[in-house]
Amino acid sequence: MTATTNAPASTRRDNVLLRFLRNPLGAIGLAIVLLVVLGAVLAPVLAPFGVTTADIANPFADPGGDHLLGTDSSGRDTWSRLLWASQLTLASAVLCAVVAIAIGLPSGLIAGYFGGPFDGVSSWSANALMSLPAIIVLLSVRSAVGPSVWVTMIVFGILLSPGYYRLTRTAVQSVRNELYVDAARVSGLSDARIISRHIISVVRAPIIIQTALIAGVAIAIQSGLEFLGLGNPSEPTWGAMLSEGFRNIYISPTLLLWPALAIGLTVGAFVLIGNALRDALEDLPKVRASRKATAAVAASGMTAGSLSGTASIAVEPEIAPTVSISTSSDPLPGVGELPAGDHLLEVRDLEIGYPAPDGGLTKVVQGVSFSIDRGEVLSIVGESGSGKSQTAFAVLGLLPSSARIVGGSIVIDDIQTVDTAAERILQKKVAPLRGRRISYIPQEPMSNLDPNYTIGHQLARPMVKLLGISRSEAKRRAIELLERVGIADPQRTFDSYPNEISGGMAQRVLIAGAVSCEPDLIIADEPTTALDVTVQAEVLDLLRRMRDELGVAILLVTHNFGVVADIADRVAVMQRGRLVEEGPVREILRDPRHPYTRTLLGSMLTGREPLTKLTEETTR
Ligand SMILES: Nc1ncnc2c1ncn2[C@@H]1O[C@H](COP(=O)(O)OP(=O)(O)OP(=O)(O)O)[C@@H](O)[C@H]1O
Repeated sequence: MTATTNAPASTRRDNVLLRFLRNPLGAIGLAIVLLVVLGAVLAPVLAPFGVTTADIANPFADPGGDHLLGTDSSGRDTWSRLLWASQLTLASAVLCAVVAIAIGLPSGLIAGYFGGPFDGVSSWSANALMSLPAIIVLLSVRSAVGPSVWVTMIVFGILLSPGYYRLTRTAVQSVRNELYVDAARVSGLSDARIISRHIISVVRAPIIIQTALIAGVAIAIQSGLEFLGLGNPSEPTWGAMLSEGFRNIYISPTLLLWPALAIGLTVGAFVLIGNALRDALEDLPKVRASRKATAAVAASGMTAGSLSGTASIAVEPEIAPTVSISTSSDPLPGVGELPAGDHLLEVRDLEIGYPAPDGGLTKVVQGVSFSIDRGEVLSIVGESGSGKSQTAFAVLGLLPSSARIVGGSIVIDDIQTVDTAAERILQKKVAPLRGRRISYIPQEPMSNLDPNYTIGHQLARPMVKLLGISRSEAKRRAIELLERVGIADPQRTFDSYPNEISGGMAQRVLIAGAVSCEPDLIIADEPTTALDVTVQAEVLDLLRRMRDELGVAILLVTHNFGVVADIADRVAVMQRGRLVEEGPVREILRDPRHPYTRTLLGSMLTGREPLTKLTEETTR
């Protein structure tokens, strides 16, 4: 667990810029490009002669006098032409990069994020484009449409677009299943917003680096074509000047030197910038993003931590807890007494299946029924693979696309979210509830925070979007929430990036995020598993306080009876996709009826005698 809570809050962009500027090669590259851009922009002021003004009486003049860098074969001023040519050369490089990005970036984003047929078609097209020999294509285009720098650069941009496509697609694929992207979905963000907020940030740096390099390549290729005499002779470019200098190398060798220097220095400068940017970004502290679950720690026997701070969050009226749970195959007492629609969440006879390799269906959740009201904690407990998470994700509407709801219903505050005919969750119904009415606390806090944004940004954004409040109000509430969840220095944490806080703090941040939009129901999936025992106690205490103070209902998924005993009002025990026993926690702990519940309870050590005398003997 990283514990750098005392580290000063820093802005990542400033860090990248500083690292970049501290790299002497990067700074030199930037200075050269800035000088060239300045020269191009100020050409009308700096150039003493027009682009075609010729001093016919003075061809091949040596540098000096009226002509700083001499004149060419027609008596045109070399310095002036270099300045004028820089405009066209730079503009053509920009055009090439813009075309390549405009095609490669969006197609890579869509293909990487959504996959499917678009991914297949676009990948095939990218491969086809990459297989074309660029120079042959450019020469063919030139002979077809004539010598135009702009057309050449547009075509070259199209030929370079697969590079951007592949870069973007690969980067997006590597993060689209990250937990923080799932968390963004849970918080109610649309795909467009997730892409613009969380996905684009991943590809931004490689795109900038690639663009620096592509700009250099575009200048080199464009100059090369002009040098070969394939450009438009009426347009001044460095390549055309290079060609002129090469033809007259024995008469005036410096004529070749100036455009060669301009091209070489500018292309080299872009390469230096690209490399320095890459180094600056690679030096950034690595963010922990382990997706593996850590081993479960027994939560029984923990001491409750303390909470500090206050916040002014709207509180739902607390309603006396009532929960009842059953399986359809083995109905439990009380199930029939629940009138439909009276509960905050009501799950009835839920059956979830996945297509099996033999063409059949493997049911992973079977006949599960339960309900939950505001202000109560219902814990679903069971061994790994018993169907706890599948049940919870069905309520959230976040099952994989291959999942089929083969039976049953889920009603959230009178809204039916299952389309039984289509065997699917009705996303139109459940998506508006996510983040606003139902929130989610995940198992691995670090992986659920986007490493590219500060904690404050990630807390405040959903509030701005879902509650419609101003940014300053969202910031104020976020800091209050951080204080409320027991974070000692809320302002510093607000400004920190996820890698600058500890795992326990990250879980507190996620709990703050879960209650930030004033939900009715929090689904917490093993919220303490990845934390050490002391922090587990504090997090459970925090959840209990949230329930008491906000009247929010909590559906707690766990495999740990210690956690159940600590926080839940009622417990439902799941085994192999079915609920096998349910009831008030005290009753179940005191008198478990189902053998599986007894086995689970038997695995707890707290309050039991050691199995051998070893402990006693060794401590004497
Ligand atoms: N995409 C899927 N395709 C097929 N089967 C799946 C899929 N996702 C989950 N399952 C199966 O569903 C069953 C229940 O999984 P679930 O994740 O709900 O278990 P769990 O009780 O939450 O376990 P854990 O505590 O380990 O997360 C498991 O047998 C699992 O293999």
